[in-house]
Amino acid sequence: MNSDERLVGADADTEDQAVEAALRPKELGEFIGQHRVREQLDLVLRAARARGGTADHVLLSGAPGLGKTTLSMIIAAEMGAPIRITSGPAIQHAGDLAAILSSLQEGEVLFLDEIHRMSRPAEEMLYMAMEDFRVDVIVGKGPGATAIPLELPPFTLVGATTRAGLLPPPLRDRFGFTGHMDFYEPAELELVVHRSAQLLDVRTDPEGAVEIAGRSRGTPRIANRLLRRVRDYAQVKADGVITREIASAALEVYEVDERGLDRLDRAVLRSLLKLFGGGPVGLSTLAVAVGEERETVEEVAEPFLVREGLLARTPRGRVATPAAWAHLGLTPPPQPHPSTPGGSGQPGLFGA
Ligand SMILES: Nc1ncnc2c1ncn2[C@@H]1O[C@H](COP(=O)(O)OP(=O)(O)OP(=O)(O)O)[C@@H](O)[C@H]1O
Repeated sequence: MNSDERLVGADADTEDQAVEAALRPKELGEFIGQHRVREQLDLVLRAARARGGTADHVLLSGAPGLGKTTLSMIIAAEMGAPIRITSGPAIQHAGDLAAILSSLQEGEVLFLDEIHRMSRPAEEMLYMAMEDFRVDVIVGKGPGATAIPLELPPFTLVGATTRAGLLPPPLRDRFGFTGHMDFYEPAELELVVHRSAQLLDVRTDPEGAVEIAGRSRGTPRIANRLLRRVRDYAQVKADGVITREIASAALEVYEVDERGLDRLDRAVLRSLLKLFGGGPVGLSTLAVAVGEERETVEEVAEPFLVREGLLARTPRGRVATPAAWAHLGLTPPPQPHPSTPGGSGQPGLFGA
């Protein structure tokens, strides 16, 4: 299973791609949450407009589905500029990048998603383009190769990455502004749900939005996806209005629980608790018990469980926290007393 197949996966699936354009906020004032980034970006853009120039290059970091693409489109809209969208994996050769850069118009926004996945030669070409608005196009090979300088019009690069730490410092330093996007608070996701419901022409009562927001794992993309599934349920099983009961019943059908865990997340936790007494247990053993690949458990299920404080990765293996026992309604085994054989004398995850 990969994260795209999950209702609570943060990457865009085909259906998301088809409907997201309609749900994207178009201006900064419409963008919900991320107050700090929004405020700072507002200043950057206003100043650039007042100077009549091009905005500084912007780096946006944060998990998938938090609104980096949306913000890049807003930057272009606020600057009255066109936008070109590409991604790191699509630029494997410096020539690919040269072709894009040389066709940019003055002031255009170039959105480079997954910028950390660009090839090294392309990255080096980007340094010069960002700093001097110039690239050297190499013609020919070997000793006869020559570099032909090519002037570029001023443009704004908006780079997006899920892993700002992976960017080489020379690249990071060339951005005039870096904004880190955090996961959204439930109250912010409620606003996302209400806004999207209005655009999709779905009636949602406040409690229905609370129910969807609480299961959306801090991510607007997931909130929008759950809203669409709940809408289907409301239309087929009720009068189309999303109430708390309808949202809760619909998400039960889709096996997304009240904290946003899905079947895989719960299978990992249940195995850890029921078969291994809460751990510690090695990742491979846990994966076999769940019947999934090691990578699936590690990359698909664990990050959210760790973020939610339900599971800890320790040098001795995976360990469930007290919150995990509580979430599945199970009772943890008694902790060995520090003075009994086998007791470590160290306070564990259950405290001293
Ligand atoms: N602040 C927000 N307010 C309202 N809707 C939002 C907000 N942020 C994101 N969304 C919605 O969430 C969806 C996903 O956003 P977006 O594509 O911008 O995320 P992303 O961070 O670029 O994801 P990826 O890293 O996968 O490309 C869009 O449909 C967008 O409308």
